[in-house]
Amino acid sequence: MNNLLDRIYAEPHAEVSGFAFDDAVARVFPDMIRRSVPGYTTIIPMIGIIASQYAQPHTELYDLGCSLGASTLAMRHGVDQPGCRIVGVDNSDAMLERCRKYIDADSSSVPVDLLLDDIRSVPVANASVVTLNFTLQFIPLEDRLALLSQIADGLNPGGVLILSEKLVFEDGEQSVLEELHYDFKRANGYSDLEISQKRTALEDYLVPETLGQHRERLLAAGFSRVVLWYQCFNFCSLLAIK
Ligand SMILES: Nc1ncnc2c1ncn2[C@@H]1O[C@H](C[S@+](CC[C@H]([NH3+])C(=O)[O-])CC(=O)[O-])[C@@H](O)[C@H]1O
Ligand SMILES: O=C(O)C(=O)Cc1ccccc1
Repeated sequence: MNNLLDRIYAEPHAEVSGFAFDDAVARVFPDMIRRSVPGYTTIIPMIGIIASQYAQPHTELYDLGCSLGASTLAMRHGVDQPGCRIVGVDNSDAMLERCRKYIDADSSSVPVDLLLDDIRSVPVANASVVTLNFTLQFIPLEDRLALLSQIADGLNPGGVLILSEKLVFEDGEQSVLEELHYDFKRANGYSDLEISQKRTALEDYLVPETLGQHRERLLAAGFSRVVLWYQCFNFCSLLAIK
């Protein structure tokens, strides 16, 4: 992984434009996500552990919104079943181009196909593990149920979706957990200006929901059980079992 520092919102912007997964973000992404998402550095290796338990022989594992391939690589090293293939999908050219380099430089022989595409139009079939690691939050609300239903339909019995998301909470809890998230960012070297400009840039693009909304929709999409396996402040990861 590269070690370029995220300074995207360090200087004052006359007007903060909307966040985009462009070249500037892709270049600093490992630093940005590690310093911005509490628990990210724990969640990635655990995706490897979960993939190793749930991968079924001769099936597909999907990483939807794969960015630079951190979860793809964790799954690639976790699976020890024969005949597995991993499909990584992202619609950012800047991300996928760099992802390809990381995958090519990695020594595992588990096949990986990378697709530059919208995750809403990629068919999921014969799947045992699907990962949406902080990606569903960027999909328009009205498209989320259809996407999750398509994933549930493409999973084999006993297959799982790993769904990691930023959450919102009811009144009292929201401000407590949001402040702790900002403290986490400050402790990682972000200034109040950086925190506030990025918050503006993400408004209307990263749309978080409550844990209850996620649970209900996953059940409506066809999953039989939803397990909260990780939470740190206002970020969580769920295991949805078909
Ligand atoms: N409709 C879409 N179709 C395809 N890709 C999309 C779409 N919308 C957004 N993306 C992609 O989803 C990714 C979200 S980042 C995932 C981190 C990664 N999972 C990780 O484990 O490191 C999370 C974050 O930055 O908070 C970006 O690469 C987008 O281009
Ligand atoms: O930075 C934030 O406030 C976030 O919610 C997480 C994030 C991390 C990387 C890109 C976009 C959002």
